[in-house]
Amino acid sequence: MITLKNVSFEVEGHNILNDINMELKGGKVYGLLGPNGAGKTTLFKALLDIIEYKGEVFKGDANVIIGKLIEYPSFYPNLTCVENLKLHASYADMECNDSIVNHLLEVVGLPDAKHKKFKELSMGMKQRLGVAKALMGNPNLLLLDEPTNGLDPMGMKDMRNLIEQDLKDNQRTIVISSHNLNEVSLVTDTFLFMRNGKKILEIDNKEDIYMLGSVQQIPENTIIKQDITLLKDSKDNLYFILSEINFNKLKTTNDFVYSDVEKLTLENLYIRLMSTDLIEVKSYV
Ligand SMILES: Nc1ncnc2c1ncn2[C@@H]1O[C@H](COP(=O)(O)OP(=O)(O)OP(=O)(O)O)[C@@H](O)[C@H]1O
Repeated sequence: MITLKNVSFEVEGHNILNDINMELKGGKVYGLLGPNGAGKTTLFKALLDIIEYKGEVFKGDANVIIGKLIEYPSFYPNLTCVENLKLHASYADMECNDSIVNHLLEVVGLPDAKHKKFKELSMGMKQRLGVAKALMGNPNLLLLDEPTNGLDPMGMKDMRNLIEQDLKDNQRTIVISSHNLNEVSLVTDTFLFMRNGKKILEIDNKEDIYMLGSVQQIPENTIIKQDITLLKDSKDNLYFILSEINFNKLKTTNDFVYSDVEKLTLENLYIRLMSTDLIEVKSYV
């Protein structure tokens, strides 16, 4: 649906985005993970075309409509939910009428808060209204920047249900940036890890446990190779990441020579990636 090729963004000689390559596929949910300042919000801004990046963003379909919830949703405190959404639609030159607004408020679970002023909403309700705003115009790509920010566990669950429900009903591509690994892992198909403006790893969210080890020799078999994600450090030492199931399948393969295998949870994998210089390599050596 959208392909990024060598996307970079620099401010005063500082690389905020550094040569990002990725493909966002239709109907998939991506979890964008990385520490404060990694460049997640800036990547969203590149997708929204609101910063002057270098490189290219190709839209597979000319009709890609992007909805966004970036940083804290901004609304007028003294206007009601309905008034705020209608005003946003008029600013954004979108079609809007009572039935569209009522439907959106229904979708995000705010039908009873229609006429409440924004300032009277709880944090969770404000985030939901932010999602309603993002859904205006029926986007096929939805960018959610920390949608569970400031929410209590019930609020997080409600937001997750909303994302899941919206997904079931509509085949949207969704990119969610979050610091809450467990929460985001419940809805994500693919994780995109970022560090210092770089995309350092893209991996499917299939398993709870990841096996990380040092590689001395990679199997020749190309089908087997496809299952193995390879990383390298700045000294060109090679490492693998495999799901536990795939590791158990491959561990006795003759030409797979490895050492120092560790079992990592998503949280431990994240900590390892963020505290080292490991980066995914696309080509096999
Ligand atoms: N226009 C800009 N001018 C200068 N610095 C910028 C600009 N935009 C972003 N930055 C810097 O780029 C880095 C990445 O910021 P960004 O907001 O994208 O990170 P993030 O991964 O979303 O962080 P967080 O998790 O805290 O939201 C930060 O160091 C930020 O200060």
